[in-house]
Amino acid sequence: MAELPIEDAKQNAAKRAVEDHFDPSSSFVGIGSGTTIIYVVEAIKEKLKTVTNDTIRFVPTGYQSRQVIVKAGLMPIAFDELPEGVLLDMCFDGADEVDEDLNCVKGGGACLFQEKLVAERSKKFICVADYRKAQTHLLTSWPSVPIEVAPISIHVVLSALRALGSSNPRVRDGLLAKAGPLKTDQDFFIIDAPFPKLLTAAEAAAKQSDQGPGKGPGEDGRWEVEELSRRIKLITGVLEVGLFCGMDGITAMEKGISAGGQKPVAVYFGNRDGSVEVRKRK
Ligand SMILES: O=C[C@H](O)[C@H](O)[C@H](O)COP(=O)(O)O
Repeated sequence: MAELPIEDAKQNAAKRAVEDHFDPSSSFVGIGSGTTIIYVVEAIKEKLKTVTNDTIRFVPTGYQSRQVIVKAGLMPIAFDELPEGVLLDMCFDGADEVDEDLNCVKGGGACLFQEKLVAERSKKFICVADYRKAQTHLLTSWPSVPIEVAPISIHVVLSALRALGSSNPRVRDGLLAKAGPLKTDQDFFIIDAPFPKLLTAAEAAAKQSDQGPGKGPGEDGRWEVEELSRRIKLITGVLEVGLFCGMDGITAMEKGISAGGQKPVAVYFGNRDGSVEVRKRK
């Protein structure tokens, strides 16, 4: 059977995700960044042809995301204009890699800080991707953790990352747009920090009971996702880490925490054969 072009796989995943999760009676919907999210917005637009709701406001996660919302004729609202205490009904976003626990690597397109703000303030985060992103462990195919960093601090952050076991962390270049490092929407830099394939929480717990206490990476240099995220976030100069882990929005609400879910509740992967695989929170 002929393989589907990757863009078709993304589009199929986006259509299914919107069909299953977009509620036209929503008040606030978060829109992530990247190439896959364009298909999500197309699918939302299509769905809104049959239902009139002029009151939905779409919350962007950066410049590109806002452009996508505006070009589709949808109404944007800036994150910091949201009324205090109000949660987003849902947000849709892409990912660079997703593990079996629905932890994600994000930031391949240099957006992660605003994406995390939006995910944490959403009742549920729906992730849309293609088959290349589906792995059992993070850093299987995607090689490094994207980290947003204050420009003045890059040297101290680079050495702190080496001390955590990152083999060759590097400041991301701005490709063709301009010479020098790429700048994020916050005017910060991105460091890409390679680490050995990460462990899931269950694997790390099993390993610790074999080896005794200790939350470090062990001799093989493999960190558990959440622990690595926490350790990187503690480095002075780091604005945010491109690991979306810990709780999902529904678990956070079940625990009475009104925000703080970084993980998706469901991930839609478009496959080569036209099918869509859905991984849901356990
Ligand atoms: O920095 C970019 C974002 O985290 C994207 O959501 C992620 O890189 C996935 O992008 P794409 O849909 O283009 O693969």
